[in-house]
Amino acid sequence: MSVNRHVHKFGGSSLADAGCFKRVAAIVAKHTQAQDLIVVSAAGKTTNRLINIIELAKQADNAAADALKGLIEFQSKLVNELLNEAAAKPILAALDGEHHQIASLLEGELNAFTCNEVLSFGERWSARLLAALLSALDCQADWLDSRQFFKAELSTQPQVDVAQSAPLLASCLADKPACRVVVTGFICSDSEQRTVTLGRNGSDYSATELAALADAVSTTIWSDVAGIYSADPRLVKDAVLLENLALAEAAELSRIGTSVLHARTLEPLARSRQKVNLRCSYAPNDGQTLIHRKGTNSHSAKIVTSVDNVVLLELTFTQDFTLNATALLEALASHHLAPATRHKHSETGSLRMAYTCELVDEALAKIDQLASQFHIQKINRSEGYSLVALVGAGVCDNPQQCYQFFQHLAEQPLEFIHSSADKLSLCAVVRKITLEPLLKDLHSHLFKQKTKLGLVVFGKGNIGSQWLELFDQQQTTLAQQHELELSLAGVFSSKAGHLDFAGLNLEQLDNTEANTPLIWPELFDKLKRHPYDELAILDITASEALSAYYAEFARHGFHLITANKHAGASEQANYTALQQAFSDHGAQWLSNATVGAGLPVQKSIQSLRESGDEIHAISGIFSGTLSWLFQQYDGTVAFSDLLADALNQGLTEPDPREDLSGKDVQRKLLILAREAGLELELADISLSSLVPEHLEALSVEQFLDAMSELDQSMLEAFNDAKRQGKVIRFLATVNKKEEAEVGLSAIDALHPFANLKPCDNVFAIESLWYKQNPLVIQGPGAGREVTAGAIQADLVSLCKSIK
Ligand SMILES: NC(=O)C1=CN([C@@H]2O[C@H](COP(=O)(O)OP(=O)(O)OC[C@H]3O[C@@H](n4cnc5c(N)ncnc54)[C@H](OP(=O)(O)O)[C@@H]3O)[C@@H](O)[C@H]2O)C=CC1
Ligand SMILES: N[C@@H](CC=O)C(=O)O
Repeated sequence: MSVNRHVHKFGGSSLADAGCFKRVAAIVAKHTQAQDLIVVSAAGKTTNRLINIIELAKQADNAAADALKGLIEFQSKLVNELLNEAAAKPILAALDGEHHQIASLLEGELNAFTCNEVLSFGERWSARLLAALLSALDCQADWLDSRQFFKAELSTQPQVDVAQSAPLLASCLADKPACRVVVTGFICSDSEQRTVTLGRNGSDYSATELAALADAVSTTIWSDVAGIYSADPRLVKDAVLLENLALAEAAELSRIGTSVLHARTLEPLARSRQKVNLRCSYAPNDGQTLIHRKGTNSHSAKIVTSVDNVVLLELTFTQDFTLNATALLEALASHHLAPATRHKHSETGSLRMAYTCELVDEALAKIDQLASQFHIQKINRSEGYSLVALVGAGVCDNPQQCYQFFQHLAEQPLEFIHSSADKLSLCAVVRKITLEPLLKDLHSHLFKQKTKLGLVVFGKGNIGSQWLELFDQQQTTLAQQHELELSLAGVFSSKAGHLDFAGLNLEQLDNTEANTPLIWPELFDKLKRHPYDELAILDITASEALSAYYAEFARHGFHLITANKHAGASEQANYTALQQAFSDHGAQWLSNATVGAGLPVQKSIQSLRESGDEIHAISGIFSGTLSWLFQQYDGTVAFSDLLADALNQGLTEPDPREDLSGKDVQRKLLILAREAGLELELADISLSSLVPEHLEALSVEQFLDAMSELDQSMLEAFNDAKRQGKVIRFLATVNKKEEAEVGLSAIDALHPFANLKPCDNVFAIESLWYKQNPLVIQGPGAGREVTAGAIQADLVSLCKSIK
């Protein structure tokens, strides 16, 4: 029966000290199961220390013994820090024996095999110690010396012999059926059982090779970074972790010489079923990059990258330039020595090839060998170049990205640009420069991240539900127009609501139970953990209690869009402090819907004042409800019947006495007066209410039952005015002397305020510039559609300003 094994690999930096070993053991315990294979490198700098010891021994330097003693002490300390006395004892005894063993190896002939044998202790110590630590933590583990099954012959880049190694591995694993197996990375043996190392980046390669041999489902390479980013995050702070990368793209990154993954590591993927995950052992929850073997439909770069210290080899040929240059490139590729990028210049008959400094000597040696076969006349080597590349399937077919790349590179000391044959990369070679600004600039032009804006709505009544529908229709267009990611994150009524940072839609709101109680200040703890770049609160309630939290919204940097008039009409000191708080925290407070619904009243006053005008007076009819009532009331239909109509149309406040009492108009007048630069309090605006005192004390429901009690007084007021050839209208007025009043007036039947459409508001603005003939703004001043539209207009203006 086939086993769904996984391979996990931990590099030396993940095992640098006892704390790191414990972290790795915790990861293994959490992320692996019995029969999984754990590949380890030598702890911390152990391999470098062993190399140093070998060098000292080669020079017969006595310091070799001390260096070895120091290394054994480091390993013993790890054992003592990680294991209890009983578990440590056999390992310390073995270390003691190995100390002598290495010393005698160093005293003997130091050839490639004995040196490799000395080096192999690094991985063996790590594997043995991690297995013991895991077992001590009740996570049964054994360890395995990979020289028992990995077979490879000594060469510059030894390759594992799959045919020989596979059966050997199978029999090794058959001995360890029920535990995790910690396997040494980097080392293998030849046909004579001598130690061979797998060379540069050999541990990652041994992990993917082991996964291929064991038919594992995945290999996870744990290191000190979470995976592959859209750019080097040390240079480009906006770089983002890529969750997925196609194998071809990862291989291209390796091929051009970036240090992310070595090309050899990826080779076994092509002949096995495994996927490769890259994760960070220091922060396992910080995400990962999955390298998969599926093709990709992308037509754009995913990564902007660079390689420093590039060497250029320039070759000229004695004959058949095109033919020989092409054949040479093919020959180099077959020896894994293809250049990172190259440029064929037919006119001069020269081939320029860019190599990383790690590969150039090997490549040069091979070119020397092939020189006569391909009629190479001259090889010129020059140093001091860098390579800048865009990598991603289809990048070469993306005209915008290609254009951006060429534009940016044109300003640099450019040698050449080449697009890879498989369209996976666009590479430029430049004379050595400080790459950071170029990379940042390229990254921000190519991968500008969309700003994420989350919205949390309070109030889904009459206006709120209308706005939710409007938002539902316009969300996609709005996000596209402003290049934003726009999410509806929360919708609350007075007691509870839905909160989901993954985003909500109307269907969820209608068909699922509220998941979050509305309890302040606890809700702040949730809201302040939002994942967006910006969060906007939409207050579509009439709640004074909610408006008391505006300062906190500002303090958290939340933007505010409000239809609620309470804060705008609160005490001057509070109003000023709020404005200051929003401005101090870079947040916006938008309240277009509070006066005149969608009419651009506040905006016009702001614009006049910003342009240098001075507001002298504002007057008019500011209540849609009262406009609706008095434009139509002629004494034939009861006043209370018309009021019921206004209520049904969503014109009135939740409590219609707010309209009838003039309080709602009083608030609007105060909001406008402040917009005009006046400092007033509500109490400074004289008010004559239409609601008799005895009806004020009732609940909303009781008032609705009793509202016919208004009919008689309204009829009298209407008839009184009629007798004088006048009509009754509910007016508001304020002037720069800060005289302000709202109330019912009898005005001439021909007065412009007397002849509006029912529900229309009218605002007459007198100013320095509009002295004799006021600026008049007129139109529907209440109602679901226009008010939802006013809120949406504020949202659009917010989107414009933050994108
Ligand atoms: N009607 C119009 O034409 C205009 C209205 N406006 C303003 O729009 C606002 C909303 O009016 P409207 O939709 O008619 O009112 P509704 O009474 O129809 O809806 C109010 C909503 O707010 C919720 N709510 C009440 N208190 C709180 C609270 N403390 N926290 C969270 N949610 C709360 C209510 O929840 P629950 O159902 O649980 O009570 C309800 O969902 C008002 O401020 C009004 O002045 C502005 C311009 C024009
Ligand atoms: N009830 C208000 C609604 C708008 O603010 C009105 O009638 O004007």
